[in-house]
Amino acid sequence: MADTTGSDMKPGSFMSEKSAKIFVAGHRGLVGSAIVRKLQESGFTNLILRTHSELDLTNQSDVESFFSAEKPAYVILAAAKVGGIHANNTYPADFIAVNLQIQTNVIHSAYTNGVKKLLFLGSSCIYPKFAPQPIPESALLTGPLEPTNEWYAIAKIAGIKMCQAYRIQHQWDAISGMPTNLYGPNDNFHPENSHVLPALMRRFHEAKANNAEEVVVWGSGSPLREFLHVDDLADACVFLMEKYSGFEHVNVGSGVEVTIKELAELVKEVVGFEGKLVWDCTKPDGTPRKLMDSSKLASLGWTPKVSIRDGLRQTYDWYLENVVQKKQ
Ligand SMILES: NC(=O)C1=CN([C@@H]2O[C@H](COP(=O)(O)OP(=O)(O)OC[C@H]3O[C@@H](n4cnc5c(N)ncnc54)[C@H](OP(=O)(O)O)[C@@H]3O)[C@@H](O)[C@H]2O)C=CC1
Ligand SMILES: C[C@H]1O[C@H](OP(=O)(O)OP(=O)(O)OC[C@H]2O[C@@H](n3cnc4c(=O)[nH]c(N)nc43)[C@H](O)[C@@H]2O)[C@@H](O)[C@@H](O)C1=O
Repeated sequence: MADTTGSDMKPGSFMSEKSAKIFVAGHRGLVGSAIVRKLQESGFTNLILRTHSELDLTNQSDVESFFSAEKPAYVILAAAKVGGIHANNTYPADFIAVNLQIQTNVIHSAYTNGVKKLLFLGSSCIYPKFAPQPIPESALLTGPLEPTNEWYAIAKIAGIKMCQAYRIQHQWDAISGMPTNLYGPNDNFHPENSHVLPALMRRFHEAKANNAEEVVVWGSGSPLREFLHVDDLADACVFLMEKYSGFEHVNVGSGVEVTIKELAELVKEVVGFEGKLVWDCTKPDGTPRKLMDSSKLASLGWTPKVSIRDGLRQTYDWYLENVVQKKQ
């Protein structure tokens, strides 16, 4: 009979299966590439990787054929339609439809093709706009969402619920991690569609290179955001694959929050821009604060390592080497 309690399972032995086939979906993105680095450093030798053009995860029959041919043992789902506040606000249909398609295809095909365990990644935007701070996992579905990203959030909430439903009905080990705002190598540095940290890094860099006097920053500067380096997130993902087989999603944060004004000052300092900041208050602030309560993950034994200052310096070095120098 189906387990209708959704109770926790015993974690398996992920770390001891170094030659198991692992499909990392979205392996060229910010998160997927960090997960690949972490798995390779940890000695995993059989990673299955497909670019978007090799396998479009929104195509149900292609995803089904891929899983039935490859039969991976584990799946980490880091492929999604992702963007900052402007992209989410401008392309709501893409954010809800593409994400629902990718996650539905991958989760269902993984289950039907005998995958042992799947990790789904959501985001801190799943929580209500005015959730208690720091936000515990139990705040899910307790209030209205932030309007600038509710379409993406609804897709991510559906992903969590799909993992839980397959766990209840099929006793299948699908777990969900909810990362806070991330940054690091292979981030998206698009001027409008990216997240705040890479957007500001690029804008300050270009302003410095062009001897500009000022840089425009969106909103009021007062919203608070919690940032986690993507190497810490990748470490947490591998940790969850090894140690966690619970029903509830797990928050993954750094516990450290800064205002957007403080972030802008920090990025300005790291980049070495000496002009002034101008605030464009016609742009949305989004949710006022979203600090996650990551005590559940801490109680399992995981803590982040990278400070925001070190992470920013490392990311700027990466940007100079991999984006700026490659353009020259
Ligand atoms: N970045 C952040 O701050 C946060 C991210 N997350 C979550 O982490 C996960 C990864 O995000 P992130 O790495 O930042 O995103 P990126 O945009 O950097 O990477 C997404 C990856 O998914 C791939 N992809 C997108 N659409 C398709 C498709 N139809 N078929 C196949 N591959 C596809 C992309 O390939 P291509 O580029 O070729 O299209 C890319 O490799 C997402 O689930 C996101 O919600 C959660 C919290 C914060
Ligand atoms: C990870 C998370 O990311 C998104 O939510 P967000 O945290 O609001 O994202 P953001 O990084 O784009 O903005 C953070 C703050 O920063 C301000 N801001 C200033 N200047 C720029 C700027 O130049 N670009 C951007 N993007 N923001 C700027 C901006 O106005 C806002 O107040 C969701 O899409 C959601 O889906 C999600 O999961």
